[in-house]
Amino acid sequence: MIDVDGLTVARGGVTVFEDVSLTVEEGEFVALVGPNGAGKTTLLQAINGVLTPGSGIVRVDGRPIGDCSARDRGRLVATVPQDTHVGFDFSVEDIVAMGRTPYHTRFGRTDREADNRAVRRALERTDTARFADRPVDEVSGGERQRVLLARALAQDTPALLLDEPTASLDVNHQVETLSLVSDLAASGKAALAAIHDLDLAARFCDRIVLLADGRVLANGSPAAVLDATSLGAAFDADAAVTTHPTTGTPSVTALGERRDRDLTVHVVGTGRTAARVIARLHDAGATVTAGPLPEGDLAAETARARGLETVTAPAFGSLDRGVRDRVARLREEAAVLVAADPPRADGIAGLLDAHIPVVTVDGAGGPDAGAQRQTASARPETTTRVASPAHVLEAVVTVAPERELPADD
Ligand SMILES: Nc1ncnc2c1ncn2[C@@H]1O[C@H](COP(=O)(O)OP(=O)(O)OP(=O)(O)O)[C@@H](O)[C@H]1O
Repeated sequence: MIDVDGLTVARGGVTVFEDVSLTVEEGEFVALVGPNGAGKTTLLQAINGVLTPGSGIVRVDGRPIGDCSARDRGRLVATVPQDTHVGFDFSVEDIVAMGRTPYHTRFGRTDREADNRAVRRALERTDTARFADRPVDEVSGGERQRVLLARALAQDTPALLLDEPTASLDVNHQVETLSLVSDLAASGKAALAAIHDLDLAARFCDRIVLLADGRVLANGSPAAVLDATSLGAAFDADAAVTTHPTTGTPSVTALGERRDRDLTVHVVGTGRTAARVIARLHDAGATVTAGPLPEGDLAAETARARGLETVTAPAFGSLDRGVRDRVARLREEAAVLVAADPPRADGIAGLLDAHIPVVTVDGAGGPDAGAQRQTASARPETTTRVASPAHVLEAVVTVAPERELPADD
């Protein structure tokens, strides 16, 4: 078990993080995520004893790392470093065999057979046995990364630290490597990996620790940590979190830095057109509210993933009073109403009867004649029609009341 308690580390006279505490239990695979420079590598180096903390303590299997000899540390913690450059001309097998060094005495190897077994097994599990005889500086960056994982496995430690273990791997080996680490954890190791790919972290790790602004910002299950608000705070950028259709785990799409506009838009509609309208306006910095959207609809999922205020209602059936009141309130707070591919039979005319400009957006199948008619008859003098979500921002900015800021695209 890895136990980090109240750790503060400074580098070059600058505090990288302060009072960081976390644990990784035996059998757990935990991801350490956070923006560049948050201190993930620094934390891993403080755990394996390469860096001495200003204050706080790290224990592995109950033993304070700071008090251990280099040999004892090597029997407790194995590290796969971020920099895979190996400065000497050894074979792959020689490098992996170096993982056995903590078990050797001054007088040489004590159990040659155990060493050979550990090295062979590590080569096989990492799919590196095929090129075990090749010089390590003649294998690819991704292959070298797996060689260093093999070296860490040969070390046979209760704790395994990995710094960006998938950075140079192709998609297949990314999945293979993280599955292997997950299996190693399941067999009793405590594994902690700095990972930039949040989708992979969510898919393979039991828990995620989010490090940002010099502290642990969140620590919990992938679903609990990867929410739009925490990610926005940590990475200074908007992110949308959805459920990945194949893995069923959280999936994060970074949306970049948003520049807020003084513009509130309410969107009503369904499907892909409404989803694209919501995304386009939100990306452009508008405050977007939406509804009524059919529950489970793509537009509802897009709005939810972005943390937007949204009213949903069953796909079939009339809108109840509560829904209508909430929609009316959102519509009143908006400067512009956008009707994107609105359903014909849903009686949206009442919703469109707003005392604000209306923009209608045609769906993928072209103009929806019924909806166009309803919209036009609701507020003919203030309705603008656009043929695609790509043009919605332009239209909204053009019809928005005077406090609108100028459009930039
Ligand atoms: N050798 C060093 N000397 C002084 N400062 C350093 C050193 N290495 C890193 N730092 C600083 O410590 C801070 C944390 O760096 P660290 O590499 O731990 O972050 P990280 O979260 O691993 O970043 P990345 O995601 O880019 O790998 C940064 O501000 C960095 O500039």
